[in-house]
Amino acid sequence: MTSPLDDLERLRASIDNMDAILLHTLAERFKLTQQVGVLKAQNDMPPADKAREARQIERLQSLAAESGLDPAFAEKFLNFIVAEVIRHHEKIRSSS
Ligand SMILES: O=C(O)C(=O)C[C@]1(C(=O)O)C=C[C@@H](O)C=C1
Repeated sequence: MTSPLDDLERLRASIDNMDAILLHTLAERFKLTQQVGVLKAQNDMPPADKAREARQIERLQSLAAESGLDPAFAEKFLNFIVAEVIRHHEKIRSSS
């Protein structure tokens, strides 16, 4: 029989793996948005696109509901990431 501490360790090891997946996935997403930032700066396009964000939020909220996640969390999560992306876009724009 495993002890509660063994169970905790096993669960934490899996959580650490998931955190690594999330971080690597985010790093790949930022590589793509970096390219979008360059494209936007080169073509004098605004860093933010609120219409695109609204479509993304709607899509993620529906995916969240299907997956048993809180749609409000999905919206907060996307807004958090997009805010960082827009910061990157603005930095690229001001340095080019
Ligand atoms: O799709 C774009 O236009 C982007 O700049 C990427 C992105 C995103 O991170 O998904 C970021 C900022 C925009 O407001 C919308 C979406």
